Amino acid sequence: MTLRVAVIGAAGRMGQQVVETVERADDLELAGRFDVGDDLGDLGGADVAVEFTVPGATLANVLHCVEQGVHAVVGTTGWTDESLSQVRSALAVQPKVGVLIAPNFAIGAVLTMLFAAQAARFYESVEVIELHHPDKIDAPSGTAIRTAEVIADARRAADVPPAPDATTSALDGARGAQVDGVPVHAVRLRGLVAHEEVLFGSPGETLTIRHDSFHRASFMPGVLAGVRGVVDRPGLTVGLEEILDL
Ligand SMILES: NC(=O)C1=CN([C@@H]2O[C@H](COP(=O)(O)OP(=O)(O)OC[C@H]3O[C@@H](n4cnc5c(N)ncnc54)[C@H](OP(=O)(O)O)[C@@H]3O)[C@@H](O)[C@H]2O)C=CC1
Ligand SMILES: O=C(O)C1=N[C@H](C(=O)O)C[C@H](O)C1
Repeated sequence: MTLRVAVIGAAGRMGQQVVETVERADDLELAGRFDVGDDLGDLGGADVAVEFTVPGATLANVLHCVEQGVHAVVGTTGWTDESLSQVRSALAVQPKVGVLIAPNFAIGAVLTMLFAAQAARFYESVEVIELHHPDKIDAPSGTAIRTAEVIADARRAADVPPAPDATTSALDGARGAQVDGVPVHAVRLRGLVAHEEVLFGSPGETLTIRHDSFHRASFMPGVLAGVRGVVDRPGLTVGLEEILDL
């Protein structure tokens, strides 16, 4: 069966890559391209909409998809417990519709989060560094926030005490942002795409887990898995790991 796919944010860096990917896939057909200012309407009769826009627009776009009975695969950052619960409420009246929201569609980034969660209980210290292209409008990245959260959950579950840190005086920002007690540092550098390092330390050893997306092609296998998987997953799914059975 051919799935009809609409792309919201189609003129953006990710949107353009998704349009090309959909056009190349034998089992998918491009139903429409939508960007800022366009009326989403019935999304060109799409079965699935792929949404990569901006944090301030994504909730309204996803709610529109759900109201139209169109499944959604969403990569935009900025989701909160409150906005996720608005999606759940909308889905309650459209029980056949699926929405997948994933902070990162690159397989290696998903694995980095899982590996970091596994490692978290064994180390005293942990810090996250994310490194991105300088046109990114949010910091820290959605992936780094999620990574810090899963690490913090694992440390709490294992009763790991707060990481040691003797700092008593620091310039603003020198120790990064605290995300659930984990310091997260954001680098913006021309030449980069999307990168993350998770650093763990204990007496006499460190463990560094690093993932690099050198090209936006890295996100496409995950987006395709999401598009093909979401049609059989009614309700809200958060994280590509659920679709990949990881
Ligand atoms: N989950 C993942 O794997 C990944 C997630 N991302 C996230 O995806 C998002 C997009 O990233 P990227 O493509 O680099 O960003 P871009 O700024 O390149 O693209 C966003 C596009 O959405 C458009 N847009 C803005 N508002 C709306 C709206 N209301 N309706 C439709 N389109 C709109 C923008 O138009 P205009 O420029 O005119 O405002 C732009 O064309 C970010 O949140 C980023 O963090 C990125 C990469 C991977
Ligand atoms: O803006 C980007 O580029 C990316 N955004 C996502 C994030 O904030 O985690 C995913 C990836 O890091 C690329």
